[in-house]
Amino acid sequence: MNQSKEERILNFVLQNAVRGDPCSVLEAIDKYCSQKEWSMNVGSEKGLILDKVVEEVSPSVALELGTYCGYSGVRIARLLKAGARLLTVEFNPAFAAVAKQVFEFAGVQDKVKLIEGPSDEIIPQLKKKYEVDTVDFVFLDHWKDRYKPDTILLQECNLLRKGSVLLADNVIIPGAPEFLNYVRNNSHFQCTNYPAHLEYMKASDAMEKAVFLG
Ligand SMILES: O=C(NC/C=C/[C@H]1OC[C@H](O)[C@@H]1O)c1cc([N+](=O)[O-])cc(O)c1O
Ligand SMILES: [Mg+2]
Repeated sequence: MNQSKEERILNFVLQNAVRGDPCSVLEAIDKYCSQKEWSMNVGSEKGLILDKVVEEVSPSVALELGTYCGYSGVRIARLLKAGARLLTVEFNPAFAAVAKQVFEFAGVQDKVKLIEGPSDEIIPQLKKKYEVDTVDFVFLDHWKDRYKPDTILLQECNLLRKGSVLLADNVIIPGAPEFLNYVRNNSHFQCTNYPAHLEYMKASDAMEKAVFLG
């Protein structure tokens, strides 16, 4: 049975990156996806924006919606302080299987809890099943039409605290208009837009930061 693109990405990492070196894993994925096969990793340009926000927030508990191959999960986990953790949610079992191996190869598996399932099922379980009080940082990179409902669900589940930071990928391409409308016209959020480009392409994209004001 021939390999999936995600398995080809994983194999390129295993053969070209250095075990235990998260930066080499990111470089290998970016090299493969810019030279061989495009894929929906956040990439290095938007990745630098992600890095800056994660460093600014210095989260104890970070949540990622949409793990895919684990590229942004490695990006986030490599910056976490001792004892901090990343919970990352992936609906597609095949993607989750690749991401698990990417996390292990990068050496960040002890900081990362990969949870398989739909975000609308997992979010209500975070407090009781995953021992979360509130989340300090959320990276939204899953189905774009889930950004708004999941932002509402996070509030309904009392998972946001004053100062919790949401960062959303792809608010131009593929776009998340309902989400942008919701957070930008909501007095409980303070929004900032970060223009960039679609990963590995020249097309314009952007990230949106939305700080929950409580
Ligand atoms: O659909 C995108 N992301 C949605 C991902 C969905 C993931 O979460 C659920 C599904 O199992 C998948 O793993 C996407 C699409 C493009 N794109 O250019 O088409 C660019 C991006 O950065 C993206 O995050
Ligand atoms: Mg994305």
